[in-house]
Order: sequence, then C-alpha cells, then structure tokens
Amino acid sequence: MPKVLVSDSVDRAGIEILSQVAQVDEKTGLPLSDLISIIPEYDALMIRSGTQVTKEVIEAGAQLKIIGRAGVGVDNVDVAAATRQGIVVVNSPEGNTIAAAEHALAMMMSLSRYVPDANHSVKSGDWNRKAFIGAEIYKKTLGLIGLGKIGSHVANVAKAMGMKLIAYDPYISNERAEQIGCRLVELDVLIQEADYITLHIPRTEETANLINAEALAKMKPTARIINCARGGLIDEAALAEAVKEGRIAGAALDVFGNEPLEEDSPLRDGGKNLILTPHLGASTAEAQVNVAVDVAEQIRDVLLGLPARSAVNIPGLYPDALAKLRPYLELAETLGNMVGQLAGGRVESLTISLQGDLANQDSKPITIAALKGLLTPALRERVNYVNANIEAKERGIRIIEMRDASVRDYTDSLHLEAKGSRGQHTVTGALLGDGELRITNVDEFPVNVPPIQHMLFTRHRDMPGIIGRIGSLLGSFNVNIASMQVGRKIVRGDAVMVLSLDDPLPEGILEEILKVSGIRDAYTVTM
Ligand SMILES: NC(=O)c1ccc[n+]([C@@H]2O[C@H](COP(=O)([O-])OP(=O)(O)OC[C@H]3O[C@@H](n4cnc5c(N)ncnc54)[C@H](O)[C@@H]3O)[C@@H](O)[C@H]2O)c1
Ligand SMILES: O=C(O)[C@H](O)COP(=O)(O)O
Repeated sequence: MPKVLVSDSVDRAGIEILSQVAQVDEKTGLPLSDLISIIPEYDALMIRSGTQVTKEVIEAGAQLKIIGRAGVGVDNVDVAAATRQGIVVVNSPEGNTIAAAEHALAMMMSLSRYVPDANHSVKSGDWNRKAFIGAEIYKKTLGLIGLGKIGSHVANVAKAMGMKLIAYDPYISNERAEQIGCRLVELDVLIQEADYITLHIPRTEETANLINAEALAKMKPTARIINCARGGLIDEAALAEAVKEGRIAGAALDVFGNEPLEEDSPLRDGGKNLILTPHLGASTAEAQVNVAVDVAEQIRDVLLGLPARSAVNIPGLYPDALAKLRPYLELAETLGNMVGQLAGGRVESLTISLQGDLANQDSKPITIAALKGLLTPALRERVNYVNANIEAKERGIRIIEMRDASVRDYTDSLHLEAKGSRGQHTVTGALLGDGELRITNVDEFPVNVPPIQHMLFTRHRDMPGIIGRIGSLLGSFNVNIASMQVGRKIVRGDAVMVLSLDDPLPEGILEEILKVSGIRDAYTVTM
C-alpha cells in the first residue's frame, strides 16, 4: 500500500479519501530535518502553507510521486526541483477563493469600524464610544491589485455595497474588467486615487515589494490597505511607520514576509489602525473541506496511475484535453520509444508531425508523450510527463512540431523522425477504429503491425530467399516469430521487414542477421 504523509493540518474529509488507497500518516509541525529524514518512505506528501518543501526535502523523497497543496499558493514548494525529479505538484486553485475574498472584505470592514480594538476595549471593561468613530465604505473607491478569482469576488461584493471600483492587473483584458464593473488603471493612479487598496496577486519577482515606501507615500492620508494575498508584497517596516505616523489611515494584513510573524516586528505596535491575522484567509470550514477533498482526490488518482486535474507543473496536460487525447498519448509514447531505439542513442532532434485530423489537436501533450517514450530506454521510470521536456532539453534534443491535415492514409496519424547515432529514422503510427495501435510506416516503407514487446526491424534488398533465411536463423536461436511484415516501394528494390517476436533476441544474433546476404541493417526494439 502506498504511504502518504500529511504534514499540515487538513480537514478529515481529505484524510478519509486518502485512506481508501494509502496508509496515511499525519505528522504536523515537523522540523525540516525530521521531514527530510522521514520523507524517503512516502509516495505522496500533502501540505498547506506551513510546510516548507525545499529542494533538500524533494531530493530526499526518492519515492515521491506527488505533492498536494491543500490551497492555492505553491510558493512554499520548490516546484522546479519537483519537476526536475518528475514529481507532480497539484493545488486547489478555487477551493478557498470565497474564504479568502470574504476575509479581505472582513478586514476592510474591521479597519473602517475598528472592530478588533473596540471589541478588546469592551472586554477589558471600557465603554468608550468616542474613540471608535469609523468611516463608511459606501461610495468610496476600492483599488484592486489583481483581478483574478479572489479579486473578482471582492470586486463583486464591494460593488454591491456601493463602492466604486478601479483595478490594476496587466494580465486582464478591458472586457473582463468591464464585465466586473471595474476601470483598469495604472498602478500609480490606483495608489493615488483609492480609498481602500486590496491586494490579490501572487508573490513573484515582479510583485515582491510592490508597495514600497515610495508607493505608500503616494497614498491618500485617509486611505487604508489590505493584504490577504501573500507576504512580501508590502514593505512591512515602511508600512508600520506610515501607519504609526498617520501618513495613511490604516492597514490590515493576513500574510507576512516571514510566518509566523517575528516577535519584534514593528507591525505589532500599530495600534487600532493596524489589524493583523495569522494567515486566516482560507480558514473557513467550507474552504478547508473544499481544498482537502480537491487535493486528496488528486493524490488518490495519481497513486492509482490516473492524471491529476490541477497539476501546476505538467505543461499542456489539462484534464479535458487529456481525456480526449489519451489514446494518442499512448501512440506517441510507443512511437517515441520505437524511433528512439531505431535512431540509437544520442538523439539530436525529434520531429513530431500530427497528420490528418490529429493536426487539429493540441500538440503539446503529444510532444511530451513522444519525448517520454523517446527517453524511456535511457531513463526508465525516472522520466514521466512532468519532467520529459526538461530531460529532453538538458540532453540538447531539438524538438520540431509539424502539422499536416492533408495526409489522409488514416483518419489521423502521427509521424516521428529522430536523428541519432544511427542516423535518421522515421516511424508512423495510427489508431484503428477499435482503438488499437498500428505501426503504419517504418523509414518511409509502408507496413501494418501492432507494436509488441520484442521486435526486429531490418533494412534489406527485396530478393528471393531472404525472409526464409531470417526465419531459419531465428529458429536456430529458438526465437518464435509471432508475425512478420515486409514493406517495399518497388519490386526487388529496398525493403523493410518488421518481425514481432515472442522472445527477446539472444546475444549475438544481430551479428548473424547482418551477415545474411542482402541485409543492410538490423535493429531490435524492446518496448
Ligand atoms: N490569505 C490566504 O489565506 C489566501 C487564500 C487564498 C489565496 N491566497 C493568495 O491570494 C492570491 C490571489 O489568488 P487568486 O486565486 O485570486 O489567484 P488568480 O491567479 O486567480 O489571480 C491573480 C491575479 O493576479 C494578477 N497578477 C499577476 N501578476 C500581477 C502583477 N504584477 N500586477 C498586478 N496583477 C498581477 C493575475 O493577472 C491574476 O489576475 C494568491 O497569491 C494566493 O496565494 C491567499
Ligand atoms: O495559498 C493559499 O491557499 C492560502 O495562503 C491558504 O494557506 P493555508 O492553506 O496555509 O491556510
């Protein structure tokens, strides 16, 4: 039974799904060194934002097939290292959208009406109504930085509460912004015009420290800023100072550059105009069930050999496309494996031509599958859909994708050409009506054979007796022939022979085959 480590607290609903297929160990709050020492025994790791999945953790996780983030942000996972090692990283892109948006709205309202401090003061025995004169959000301008899933929901609710909306998001179209009722503006304009600024962007190189001291200085003195997205987007020291000195009216933060927040952070002395919560954006019962179920289902599926629906590191393999393309992926993988073996090691280039109706399909997944097949003889189980592209690039394999809808020998076919240490070779394959794979062409000679585990390919002169001699030779080595096909273009010209064998070819037989008069070349292919 596979083993799953759950190293952050996740909802029981997720644990129950995992337990159907795996032994589940829940060990939260592990120091990094303990995680590194136990991770080698696990097939999957399920986390939230608490666990730092560093390169060292990933390298120690020799059995890991999947890392599931029960939430959105995967910035606590070294995704590049996981990809390199062929580990799928999945998340739950939508499971906590509403929870995070509502937390940002709660922060905005709390900031405007001093809810946390007013509550604290009453509980400490005071009844001070003058100290908490707030501000209304009605008719105020909300500046949204990031108009994705969470930003859009905040925008919709804020609009219903009578706010005017402006947004800065360089990756969103004007049409989309208009649909939400938002005017897209430049960042500087947003900072200067907004009464409330709320951030809903990932932390990237581009967004780190986006709201620095200079930006804070441009905000209205009556403006308030909310960050329920990611730590590191706002300069915390500059923010603490701006709030303390009354240069802005307030700030509410759910996320921090370092979590947990340092004990001596200047943010802790912000008074009633600074509200801090311990990364609670996704902490609702509903969101926790959503993300746990979403990610546990994906871990279960991957452990059962099925695809994940929200993999962040499998380029081009989206669930809908995948379901349609599955038979072609198998075809591509088989042909990739075959053409790689025919071309010998050191493949320099692989040309993938999608022909017939296949020319209208997304080529990316097919290319990845072909590369996986091509690299399988060298890398075995180390290569998969996650890392095939990287492995190919690192080996300097040039990838050329082509489409030709006019080729109509079969409804749709796939043609691969590889150039390697044994020169240039081609293999074409198609899917028959019943879904069976067929090799329809080898080195531009027409054939019609199903791929099987042991195969022998020859290039020879089309002449009497040659087939009989190869048959007897294989017989003398006790190799049983399951089927045989000859492909030729002209009578007594060049030809190819494809033999499907029940047994692997014993050592030395290829040399004997090459000695047969008329045989120009012979290759074995093992699937
Ligand atoms: N506090 C929490 O507990 C919590 C919960 C959920 C999500 N989050 C965080 O909230 C953020 C937003 O999540 P989402 O689901 O809305 O993501 P999303 O991908 O749907 O939206 C992000 C938006 O940011 C925009 N963007 C990217 N770079 C930008 C830039 N330089 N300037 C302006 N806009 C830019 C994108 O175009 C996109 O529209 C993420 O960082 C996520 O990790 C936090
Ligand atoms: O990216 C996310 O999903 C949020 O930051 C939530 O993080 P959490 O799962 O640790 O609460």
